[in-house]
Amino acid sequence: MKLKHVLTLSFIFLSVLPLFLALQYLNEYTAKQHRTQVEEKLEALSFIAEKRIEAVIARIIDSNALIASRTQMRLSLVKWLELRDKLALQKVTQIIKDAKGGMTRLHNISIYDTQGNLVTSTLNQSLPTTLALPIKKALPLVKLNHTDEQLFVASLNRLMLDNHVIGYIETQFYADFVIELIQERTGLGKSGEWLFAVRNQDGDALFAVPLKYDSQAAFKRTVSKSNVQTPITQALMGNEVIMAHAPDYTGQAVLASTRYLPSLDWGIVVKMNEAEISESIKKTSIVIYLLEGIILVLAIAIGVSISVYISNPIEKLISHTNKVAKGNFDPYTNVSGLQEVKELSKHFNYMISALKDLNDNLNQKVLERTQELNSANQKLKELSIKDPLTGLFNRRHLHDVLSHELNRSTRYKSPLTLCIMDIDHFKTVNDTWGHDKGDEVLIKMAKYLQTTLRDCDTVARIGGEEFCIILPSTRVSASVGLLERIRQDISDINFDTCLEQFTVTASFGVTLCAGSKNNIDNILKQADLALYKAKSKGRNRVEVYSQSDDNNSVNS
Ligand SMILES: Nc1nc2c(ncn2[C@@H]2O[C@H](COP(=O)(O)OP(=O)(O)OP(=O)(O)O)[C@@H](O)[C@H]2O)c(=O)[nH]1
Repeated sequence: MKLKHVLTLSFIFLSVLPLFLALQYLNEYTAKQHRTQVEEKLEALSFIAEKRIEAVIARIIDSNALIASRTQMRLSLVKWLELRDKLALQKVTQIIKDAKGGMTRLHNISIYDTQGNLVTSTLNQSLPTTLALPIKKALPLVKLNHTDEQLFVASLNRLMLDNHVIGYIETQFYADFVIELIQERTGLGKSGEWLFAVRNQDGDALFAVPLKYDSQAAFKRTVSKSNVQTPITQALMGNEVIMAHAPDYTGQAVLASTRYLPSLDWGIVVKMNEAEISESIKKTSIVIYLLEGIILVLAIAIGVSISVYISNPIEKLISHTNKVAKGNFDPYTNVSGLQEVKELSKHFNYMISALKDLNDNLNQKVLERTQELNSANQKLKELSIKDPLTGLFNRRHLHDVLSHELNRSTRYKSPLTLCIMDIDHFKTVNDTWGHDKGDEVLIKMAKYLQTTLRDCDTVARIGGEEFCIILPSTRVSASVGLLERIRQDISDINFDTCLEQFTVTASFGVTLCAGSKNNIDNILKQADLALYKAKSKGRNRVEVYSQSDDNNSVNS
């Protein structure tokens, strides 16, 4: 596995994976938080609403009590009830009208006698009107009243004089605060709604305000008390709770906060549709998923970049190492990346330079050794084929050359002659002028033969003072002519000594290398016989081999 792949995978496992899991957790946590926030908001709103209603009701009760406390009114009422004094009745009416004028949002004040018959009111109602006196319920009593257009809060209380009940007083205030409350839907989204219910004669929840999904619901629409799953029923049961996925009056699943006002026996619910909350959570989730995706892509991109940043210079170094291994000692110039890689590159270049020097030295030494070896081989070869004194070919090499020339002569059917030349009385030269002078004669003779013969001719020293000459493409007659000239030239060469000059002569035995017997030994033997003939005939002559020489040799 490559370094960059290891680094990328490590980065993903150590960084991207935990990041991914953290973001997943964040997503779940955010969804939970969002839901908790909605729950807390609903709870807070319902709590505030409860407190506001309680405060307003307390004010209404106080106002009622304030009017009821008017002594003149109570005395005039007694006077009217006992004496039917019309002036007293007018006085009562005037007092409550004055009281109404001094209070805002007050709709009507009604005074009843102890049997519940209407005595007077601030409105011009047709008399008599009776009041269903609350027998079981404690006073003061607060309840919701309504007309087709208006909603009122009515507060009923006793009128007391000298510890005796002399009648009842009922004040009716406009219930605007309730309407304002249900219309205030800030923070409740599109589906958010307030529910406000009282209990009807059967104990069922009777909605007292128009509903969002039913504008005609006020004092008409009910929810059965047996339907305990619905938030409004729970509210009237006195349970102040948060209900999740509860069915509302339309059957939709809602998140609701319930409140109960025990003094009034009212239920309040503030709710939002679960579908809207889920939608909102989903939107947040999409944003987080999007963010998650961007972060992951960025993290992977950064991981890959870092991996490449670290591994690339190392891969380039490896590639350069391969070049060095193949003998390219160029310095590594692509120095980039981390400080460590730069350091490595620097030392790598030192190493290349050292290797190059080492390699150069080695090559130089190999070259020198090869040259020495070649030169030694050349010398060996020359030693193996040449005569060390004269530099001419030796007898062994003569055999090779003669074999080659014989083949060529046979193939091309060209004449080939061979001659053995022997210096006459050479022993005398040695004896007279010394061995060194003898050597000098041999060397000079060799040089002469080399220069006078053709390049295609071969001359070899085959014995002490004996030379062999191979003359390719040369007939015997032409050879004899040539050898006569050589014989003459040799006899003309002067050799100097400290005392005098001397000359030498040579005898030549010639033979044609042809016929069925033309193997090397025979040819040499024939030339030898011819030479012998020349020596026998007085030396300093050229003699050609003839078959009769064989007989002479046998006889001698
Ligand atoms: N200086 C010198 N003398 C050599 C060398 N090789 C052989 N000789 C001598 O050559 C002489 C040959 O003598 P012989 O074989 O008697 O022949 P020759 O004296 O030339 O007499 P013929 O050949 O009959 O004319 C000997 O004295 C050898 O010692 C050599 O390399 N250097």
